Amino acid sequence: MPSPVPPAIEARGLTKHYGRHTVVQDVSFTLAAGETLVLLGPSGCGKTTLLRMLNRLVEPDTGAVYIQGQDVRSQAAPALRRGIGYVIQQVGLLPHYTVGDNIAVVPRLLGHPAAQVAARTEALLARLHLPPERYAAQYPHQLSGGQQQRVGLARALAADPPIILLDEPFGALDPITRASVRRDFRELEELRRKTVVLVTHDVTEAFELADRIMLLDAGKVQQLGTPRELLFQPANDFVRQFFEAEQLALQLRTLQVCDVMADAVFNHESLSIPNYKSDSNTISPIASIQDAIALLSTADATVSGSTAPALVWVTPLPEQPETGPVPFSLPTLMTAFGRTIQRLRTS
Ligand SMILES: Nc1ncnc2c1ncn2[C@@H]1O[C@H](COP(=O)(O)OP(=O)(O)OP(=O)(O)O)[C@@H](O)[C@H]1O
Repeated sequence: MPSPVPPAIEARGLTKHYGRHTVVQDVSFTLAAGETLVLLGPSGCGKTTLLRMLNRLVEPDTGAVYIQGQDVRSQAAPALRRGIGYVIQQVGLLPHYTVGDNIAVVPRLLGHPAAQVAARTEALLARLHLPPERYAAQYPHQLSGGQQQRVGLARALAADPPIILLDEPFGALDPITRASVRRDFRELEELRRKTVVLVTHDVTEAFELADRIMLLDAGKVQQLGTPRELLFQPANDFVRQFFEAEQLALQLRTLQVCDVMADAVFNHESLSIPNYKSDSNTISPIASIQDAIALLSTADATVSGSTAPALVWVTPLPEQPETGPVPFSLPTLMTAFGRTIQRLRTS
């Protein structure tokens, strides 16, 4: 029998004290290859300390970390770190190196061929919207904060490590730049294949990027689960209260149209439903409720002379092609959403 694939990262009983303070307390988790885990929690709860234990920038007092099944203490810390991408809020680019040289540092240390390093550097800059012919020869101080953060990301990806650790990578940016760097980050195809651990205290960011979220308070795990589990099955009052202020926005972003279909009552549309046409507004069943509302708010009631409300047509799930597109108006969608929330809260 083939031996089972070890997890990309496994933390067992990690504990760290500073003086009399226990800043990380008995934290364990297992991450499969390709998963994104977000460490979330209030300032000082131990997120950065926990992240830095994964690449041995901090040594735990007790507990152990295994990367691809291997105890991290069995490798020299510098060699371990060269194999794990690391991005921090302060970026930490080398000021006297050009952008291109900053990105090439780790692959050169690892002895990658020069031509390969140059091609990789150019490709990463282009993918992160920094045309290499303009930016590769510039120095970090000539770039904006958002551009520097993109270079930091390119540097972490340069040697194509299977694991990337990110500590508040968008934290120093203004809200607009932050949203745009985050979008580039989300759309980077190669990140989807990587195992990512990301620290943030921004709830929206956590929900946007995480496969699973670990919510910490005072060094202890309050809940580890999918965004949906934390939102609809909070483990305790801390978890419930942590998301309370942004609850509606998170629900609109987390629930998909297919989640509310079963709770829909179609009497609003029954007044007069036009036939589905190829140029009708359509939306995927896995789109978020937020995206469906955005589309409905711009959709016209195009049926002249009728009392029909504006509609979007939800395309069928691949496993149910026979159902055909289903029309949704805003009132129907919102009523279904409300019912679904009630159902999930009581289930
Ligand atoms: N080297 C250190 N020496 C002493 N105390 C430390 C050290 N590093 C961190 N701490 C303390 O450990 C606690 C956790 O710090 P940590 O930076 O891990 O929290 P965090 O959740 O990342 O916070 P933030 O979101 O504000 O960055 C804090 O109380 C901090 O003061």
